[in-house]
Amino acid sequence: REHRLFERTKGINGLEKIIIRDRQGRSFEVYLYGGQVTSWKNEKGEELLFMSSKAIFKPPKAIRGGIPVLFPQYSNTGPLPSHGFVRNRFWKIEAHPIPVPSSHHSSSALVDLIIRSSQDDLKIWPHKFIYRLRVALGHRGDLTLTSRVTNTDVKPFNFTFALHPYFSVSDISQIQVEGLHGLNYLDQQKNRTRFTDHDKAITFNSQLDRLYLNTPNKIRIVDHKKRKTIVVHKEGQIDAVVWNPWEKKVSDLGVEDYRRFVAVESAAVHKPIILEPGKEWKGILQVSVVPSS
Ligand SMILES: O=P(O)(O)OC[C@H]1O[C@H](O)[C@H](O)[C@@H](O)[C@@H]1O
Repeated sequence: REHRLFERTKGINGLEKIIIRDRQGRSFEVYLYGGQVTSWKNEKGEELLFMSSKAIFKPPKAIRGGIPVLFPQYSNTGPLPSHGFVRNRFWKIEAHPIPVPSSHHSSSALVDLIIRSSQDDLKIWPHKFIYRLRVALGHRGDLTLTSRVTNTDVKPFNFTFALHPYFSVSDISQIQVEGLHGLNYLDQQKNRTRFTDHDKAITFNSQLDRLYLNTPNKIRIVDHKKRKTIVVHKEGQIDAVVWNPWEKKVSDLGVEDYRRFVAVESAAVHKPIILEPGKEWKGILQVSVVPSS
């Protein structure tokens, strides 16, 4: 049976999605709604991202799972709706993208998406922009999201940003997040009060919602039960968010769903990005899964 490497098809509720496969049987899916990756599978067909059992695939609701794009505002840090608005917009496929400069990923299993500020967007955020998102499957099955934002306006603008992957884990109480030891973070459950993390690794036994500042490029999620480590590599985004809601009520999340995911986000929040007219900002998130003991 022939496996199409690029497929554009209808997903849940008729929303359009793109499926990209490679010859090793790995794949990912992206919905044009939100420009949102909703699935990423390894060569064994195992799903590496989490999708809520109660996810609502109905605009204007955001899809609870996969990798939402949060732009031009992270969370409630400004006047816009929480997490900005591109996760609630329809993106397009960019047929002939301008080449990604100095791209070190010579992958062909990829898709280029694009969104431009609409007239309605300009009413709530008066800055013309183009956001280009390339999603690519690498030779070792890693997934890379390259974001490029261009200021197409005549004046500078500021934005905050995050990519919000919901990583699938065996059991939230069996994992730890490494790489943030000794760093300062803003506790988002305590009005963004600043603390220093003195723990060697983050473990989870209640709700946790932290914005880590000045973080290294690599963060690891060690899943002891699965004997796998998810490696989160980021460029151009100095902050990182770690979130799990635990038993806090989230309407589009199943009761036990919190046990099966952790969100580790690449973010640019504490110091907003300033973009001059005609200039482009670029950020990369690369995720991979490696064996661990
Ligand atoms: O419910 P949402 O708007 O999708 O936000 C979901 C979560 O996103 C981030 O991880 C924030 O740190 C959390 O404070 C927030 O609850």
